[in-house]
Amino acid sequence: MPNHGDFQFGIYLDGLSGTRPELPMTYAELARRAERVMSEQVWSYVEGGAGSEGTQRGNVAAFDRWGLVPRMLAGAAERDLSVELFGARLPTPLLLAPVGVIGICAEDGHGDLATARAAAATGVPMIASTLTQDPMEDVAAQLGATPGWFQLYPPNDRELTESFVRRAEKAGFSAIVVTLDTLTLGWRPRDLAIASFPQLRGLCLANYFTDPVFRARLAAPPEEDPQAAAGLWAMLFGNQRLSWDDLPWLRSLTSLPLLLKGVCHPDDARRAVDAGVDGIYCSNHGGRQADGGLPALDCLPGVADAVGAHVPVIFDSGVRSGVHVLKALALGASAVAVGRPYAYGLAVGGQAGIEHVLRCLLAEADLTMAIDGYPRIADLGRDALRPVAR
Ligand SMILES: Cc1cc2nc3c(=O)[nH]c(=O)nc-3n(C[C@H](O)[C@H](O)[C@H](O)COP(=O)(O)O)c2cc1C
Ligand SMILES: O=C(O)C(=O)c1ccccc1
Repeated sequence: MPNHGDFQFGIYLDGLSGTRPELPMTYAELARRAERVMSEQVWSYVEGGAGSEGTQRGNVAAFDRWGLVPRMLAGAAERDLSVELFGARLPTPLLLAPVGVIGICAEDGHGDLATARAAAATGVPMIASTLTQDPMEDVAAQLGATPGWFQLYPPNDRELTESFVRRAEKAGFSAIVVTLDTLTLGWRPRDLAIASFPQLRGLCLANYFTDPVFRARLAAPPEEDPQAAAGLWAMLFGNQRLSWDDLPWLRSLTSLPLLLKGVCHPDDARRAVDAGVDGIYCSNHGGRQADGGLPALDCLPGVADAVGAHVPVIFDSGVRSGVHVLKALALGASAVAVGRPYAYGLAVGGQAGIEHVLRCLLAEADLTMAIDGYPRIADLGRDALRPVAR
């Protein structure tokens, strides 16, 4: 099997005949190109964060405070980037984070399907958002042999929540991720300045509009009165009263692995595991929800230590490179999810753009493992990192 890093040699060889890669090779260039092709509203929504966007910048900057320690002659000629999660061996430690507007990041409005196809092509699992342009059943149908997880925003309506979980199970998703950091929408000055919130225009609400429980709550079907349907969505979305007391009920809804997303405090992680949750997803939502927060990376070691090695910890927020992936793994993540990078890959190059972003992340991670002498993910422990002196 070729190593992921071998991808670079093809690019250099093409260069001998004057061909350069069409797709960007850096995150900065990817974002620049995405801004050019996306509408003002979608760009603002995807790129923007909460408040001053300090948490968002801090998420990325936090990675630079750690340095990998290279080891020589460590037998890293072949690297194994696979990880095991909930009994399944995954080819890489990457996941596609749930991105609620991924559908409209694609030119044709079917970005959820393109993402699922990229997952099918790469073996990188997709975590499908509750907020998709195409219903979850259609998304799942594109995943091929690659696992898909369903991300649940539990509406403040138990019957509807139950219907979503039932549908996700039936569609073939193999885990449920309940997001807890977005029980109400954060303060997002960019979107406020242009008075734009895509879901209120009826976008990305396919799971609601196709749901029998949701439809039963409407006087007219969404096809006839989309405004009223979007209004009902807004009424049902916020769920600030959700509490630890609801966790046994959430747990009872499925026998699939259940993960809680947005957990950053060790006590919350422990409490979740004590309540029967199978995995913790450490994230601050890419800095989109609360400004003034700790970088998510700084929360990761505490969360990982609190739950122990037998409970998978997924990490996201600020991952922009293959090296970032390795640092998160070394700080205790079992697997690492990417958000904005693949949304921009999709905007710039469709399904192939997502695959390109994943290929670049994996190539850099793989080559760094080769050069620094860490042949397997399991070799990347805390002692692979040192704090950078300031
Ligand atoms: C445009 C956008 C939409 C998102 N929608 C969801 C969502 O529907 N559900 C969810 O749990 N997280 C959502 N997230 C958060 C991501 O899952 C992830 O936590 C975040 O993007 C990680 O930060 P990063 O983009 O800086 O890598 C969204 C993120 C973005 C950028
Ligand atoms: O924008 C988001 O990050 C997100 O996940 C979301 C989805 C619906 C309502 C509010 C926020």
